Amino acid sequence: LTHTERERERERERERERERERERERESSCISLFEKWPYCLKRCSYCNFNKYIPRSVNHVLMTECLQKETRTLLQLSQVSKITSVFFGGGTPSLAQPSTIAALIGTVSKHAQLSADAEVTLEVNPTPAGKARLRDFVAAGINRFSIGTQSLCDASLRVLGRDHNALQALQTLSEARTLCPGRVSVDVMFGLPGQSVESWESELEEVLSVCDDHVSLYQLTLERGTSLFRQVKLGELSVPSDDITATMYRSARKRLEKAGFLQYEVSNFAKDNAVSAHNIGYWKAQQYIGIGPGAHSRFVPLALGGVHREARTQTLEPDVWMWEVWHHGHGTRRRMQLSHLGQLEEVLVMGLRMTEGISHQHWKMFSPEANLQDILGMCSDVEELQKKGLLILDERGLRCSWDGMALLDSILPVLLLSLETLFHMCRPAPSPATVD
Ligand SMILES: C[S@@+](CC[C@H](N)C(=O)[O-])C[C@H]1O[C@@H](n2cnc3c(N)ncnc32)[C@H](O)[C@@H]1O
Ligand code: SF4
Repeated sequence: LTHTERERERERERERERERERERERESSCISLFEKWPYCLKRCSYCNFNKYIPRSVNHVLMTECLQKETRTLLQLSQVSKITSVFFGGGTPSLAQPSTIAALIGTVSKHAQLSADAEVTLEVNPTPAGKARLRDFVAAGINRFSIGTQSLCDASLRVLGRDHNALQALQTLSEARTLCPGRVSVDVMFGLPGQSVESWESELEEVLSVCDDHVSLYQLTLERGTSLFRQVKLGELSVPSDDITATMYRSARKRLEKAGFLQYEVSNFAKDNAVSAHNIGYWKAQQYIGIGPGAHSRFVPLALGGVHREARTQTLEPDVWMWEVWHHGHGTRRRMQLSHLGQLEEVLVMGLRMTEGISHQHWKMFSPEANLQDILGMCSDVEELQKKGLLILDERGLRCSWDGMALLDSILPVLLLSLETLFHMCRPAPSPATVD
């Protein structure tokens, strides 16, 4: 091909990509919203989230800034309908119920928030947050996610939590009374000192008190946390990989037996009490993240944008508030997602769900190359299918029961195959930083 022909081909490709973006975003004029409260009472030993332990909190100023940034980003996205709102942290149950009410009011004023939209509050079962669950419901919360973590006091102490098992049980019971069928519990396994037997009996207790949703997280030792240091120094030890794999397998079986359907690597629901908000992430739908360090994926239509952007807000709350006050938002980083980047997200997030990625869903993001075109030729993918870990059939692509436990080792194979085919077929436009 001559230089001019190659240029023309590239321009045609760019136009096809723009059209694909427009089409997809037209189809999803809905968006979910994440509101971040960045403060905590104390630092848990395993946590590497962006959170701050302040001497005091200016609730009025923080509320005004969260409202202001919500208005700005909603206007920027020009989205008409909000499908779910999630108040996460940090510890959002330390926010005042009036803050939550004000934010829900702002959202309703600037977009359509239907009466049945899922509005979740993450709750730490600390005495400080407990008494106000009723007030949060009055503010507009209709789902609680309780950071129980463990029902063993010794484990809670190792994790540096500021609540005990009894307080967790009381919070859970109160939440279930207020929002029956809409309460989730977070529980961690693979903790220091935990055996398969102690985990199994703890899970039995969780099952006897929980509502219709359970999130199970295997402990990750995060660099920079005090738990990481304690384990490296040999002061504490965590169960081996084989033991944690057994814990995960046994928990999945036990939950299934109790009527919970696993719908994602870490998430289980009874009576279809799935988290609509999180499903939005796994289905690569658009979302807006408000507050210090929050992340977003949306098309800034008001700026004439046609491509989805990945945005991150400024991390430090005081700096973020200054920016919001002066500029209306604290967006620190904007990156236009490349087509390949977008497909990688669809693959990585979609395979977390037990239903996997349907052909129809994939087509929305990749009309020109289907899953078979992309993965069907790769011998490593074939090998995964032969081993019974991965399924690619008329429904789409998904992990088998065994494959779900090995997702972290399956994904690199799939990503490599996607990348190889993508580069073989087209010149990849490089992602552009927008500011
Ligand atoms: C966004 S965090 C919730 C934060 C909330 N402030 C709390 O402490 O409950 C959601 C869940 O992720 C899990 N999690 C956090 N850090 C983790 C880690 N290092 N390893 C495994 N799970 C973790 C916990 O179960 C936590 O409840
Ligand atoms: S309460 Fe949650 S966000 Fe805060 S330090 Fe503990 S785990 Fe991290």
